[in-house]
Amino acid sequence: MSEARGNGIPPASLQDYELAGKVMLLGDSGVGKTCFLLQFKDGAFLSGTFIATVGIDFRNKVVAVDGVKVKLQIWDTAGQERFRSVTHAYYRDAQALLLLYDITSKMSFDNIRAWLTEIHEYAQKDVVIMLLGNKADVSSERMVRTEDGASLAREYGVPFMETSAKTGMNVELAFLAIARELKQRAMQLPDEPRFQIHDYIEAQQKRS
Ligand SMILES: Nc1nc2c(ncn2[C@@H]2O[C@H](COP(=O)(O)OP(=O)(O)OP(=O)(O)O)[C@@H](O)[C@H]2O)c(=O)[nH]1
Repeated sequence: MSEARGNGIPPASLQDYELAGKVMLLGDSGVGKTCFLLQFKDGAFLSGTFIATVGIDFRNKVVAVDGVKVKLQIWDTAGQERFRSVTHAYYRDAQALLLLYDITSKMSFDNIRAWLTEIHEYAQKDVVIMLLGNKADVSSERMVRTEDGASLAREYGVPFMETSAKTGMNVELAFLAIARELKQRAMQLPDEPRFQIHDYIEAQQKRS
């Protein structure tokens, strides 16, 4: 295919999406960010040895929202403290942040407040934030109650779900809710009721 422009970006007519948005995965090391992304992108789960992300990496996936193709560029960040200064530089460009903790790790949950402080410092004011309690499949090792996740999310006014990158529970829903919010922000019609991400998640969870 010949490029119409010299900058490597195909003209709009050749792009296979109508809207694009940047999403970042954040949270302590080991909470499951890489697995969460791979489950969404490839429908696969990497069990076994944990290989910590070094720096930052991204994957694209196009999803359809009411017939509109939304390209999500999803950035997987390293949770380890030593990479923080690298990842801070990427916050400003992000339209949405998925903030994960591990329901089997109280510490990863306790650190969520510090993550939210960092987000407020480095991200855009109107960034979409979602709190996710991952590894919900390992209920025998649960250290964080669902109510505690929900009440922290309420305190900060962000939507919340428990998820599993292993079984796929709520993984797609989290990204679809983000895509829907981004589409609504970009294409809201004047007389259309405002999309409520909290209500959407609640309704979809009830349905499933
Ligand atoms: N049971 C279960 N294990 C999970 C789940 N998600 C991730 N894991 C496991 O948790 C470990 C860490 O997962 P990663 O996805 O690499 O964690 P991360 O948050 O990307 O870690 P960093 O790259 O260091 O920030 C791996 O051994 C995974 O197999 C889940 O939903 N359920």
